[in-house]
Amino acid sequence: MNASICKRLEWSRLDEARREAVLVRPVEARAPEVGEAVAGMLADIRERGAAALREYTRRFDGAGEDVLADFRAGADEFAAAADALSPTLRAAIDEAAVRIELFHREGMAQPYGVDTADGVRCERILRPIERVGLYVPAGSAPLPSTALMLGIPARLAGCREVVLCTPPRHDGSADPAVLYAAARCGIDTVFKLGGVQAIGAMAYGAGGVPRCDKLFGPGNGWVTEAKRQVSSAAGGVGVGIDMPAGPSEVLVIADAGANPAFVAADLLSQAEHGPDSQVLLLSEDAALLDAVAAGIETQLAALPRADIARKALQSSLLVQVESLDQAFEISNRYAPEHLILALRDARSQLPKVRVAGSVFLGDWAPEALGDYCSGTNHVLPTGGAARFCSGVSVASFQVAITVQEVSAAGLAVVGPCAAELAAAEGLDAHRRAVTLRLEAAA
Ligand SMILES: NC(=O)c1ccc[n+]([C@@H]2O[C@H](COP(=O)([O-])OP(=O)(O)OC[C@H]3O[C@@H](n4cnc5c(N)ncnc54)[C@H](O)[C@@H]3O)[C@@H](O)[C@H]2O)c1
Ligand SMILES: N[C@H](CO)Cc1c[nH]c[nH+]1
Ligand SMILES: [Zn+2]
Repeated sequence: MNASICKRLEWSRLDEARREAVLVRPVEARAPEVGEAVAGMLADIRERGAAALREYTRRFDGAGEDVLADFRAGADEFAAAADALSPTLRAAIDEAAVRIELFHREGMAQPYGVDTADGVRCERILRPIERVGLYVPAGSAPLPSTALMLGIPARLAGCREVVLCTPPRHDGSADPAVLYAAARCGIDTVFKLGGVQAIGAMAYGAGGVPRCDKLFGPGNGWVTEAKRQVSSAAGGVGVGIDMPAGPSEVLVIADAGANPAFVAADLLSQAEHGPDSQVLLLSEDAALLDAVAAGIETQLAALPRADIARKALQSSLLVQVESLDQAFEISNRYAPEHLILALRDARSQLPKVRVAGSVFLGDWAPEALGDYCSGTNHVLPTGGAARFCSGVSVASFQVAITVQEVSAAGLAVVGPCAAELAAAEGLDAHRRAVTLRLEAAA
């Protein structure tokens, strides 16, 4: 293969420091400079509101006030968007929506309750988050599928107000497929704002965008950093966020029987997202690694986004491992957003997966299916966040509230336990809140 594209490594030859270094995401390298720029922009949006949003929209999205008088997409723009799409694209969006809804509805959490003692009823009930803000990327490629991945669970959760932001095109319009997908989810509040502008507007309330309780959605390094910063506002709780869902990643574990063209296509499908994407292939089989490297070269030649993919491939890896167990060790350590098991009996290996955003079993489950229409959610943790975060689900749009109902008889059973613990903690008001009632009930 052309050595200038993916790096080729043998894991057993790397010392620990080198192993650590090769698994670093490309986006991490630029983190300090992006962090500083984002902080400045957010402060500016907070201070100057719509004027700052306008300035950044002109600078980063190329849409000035001459073409974007109002950030909000009007009813006429929604209507024109639906007309602008081919019937086959409308049908594909509708079809994907049905399967995404089916999967997400099936996984909805249920409220529950249990008597933890006679007369002590404990429950956990669910409520939708009131006002949620969805971000749908459109920097280099508008992603109507993301509108479905966020809009459908938001609607199933019953969120009262759903606001969606997406970058405008140069002519000041929103991507028609994004508008159609939003409308398909019952969303009519769409603002043509991208990047840090969108996140700042939804977090603080600016430019007519209402201040939201929780922000959702993927994006490039600027979007992800902006979400991180608004969620950790000094001196307050800031705004909630779903997770770090940054530049796309895929890790493939393939055996000698895997189809090299399929594997190359899967790696390229994530590399083409953006220059900060990262793709990894792990295999015991040197011949497979060679064949995939060659397949990448061949397929790249036919890709319209080859330049973007090439940049991502520069920080991507083809790794020869000593065993399948070693491949799973590396994968669990890397915590990939997507994990493809291109193995002969992939299902039997699933127990070895401890960490991943979404797993694709066998040769016939390309990652692109999860992106669009298998039914699972494509908004997934990146950058290793799969160690502690899950992809978007209906639960992401809900809060759980616990409830307890206690009778006098119930208090008599559990009250002495509370009084003892309160005394041990030296919190006498706590103890008395219990003992006063025990005495009154006696
Ligand atoms: N993890 C996931 O679940 C998931 C899902 C889908 C997409 N993605 C990722 O989303 C990303 C989409 O990226 P995109 O760029 O195409 O669209 P985007 O909408 O995320 O970003 C575009 C915005 O970036 C801002 N921007 C660009 N350059 C900037 C700069 N120098 N300074 C400040 N702001 C700047 C602009 O405001 C622009 O509107 C890709 O990285 C893709 O891999 C991730
Ligand atoms: N692969 C992306 C998540 O990392 C999602 C996506 C949307 N459209 C195409 N792909
Ligand atoms: Zn994708």
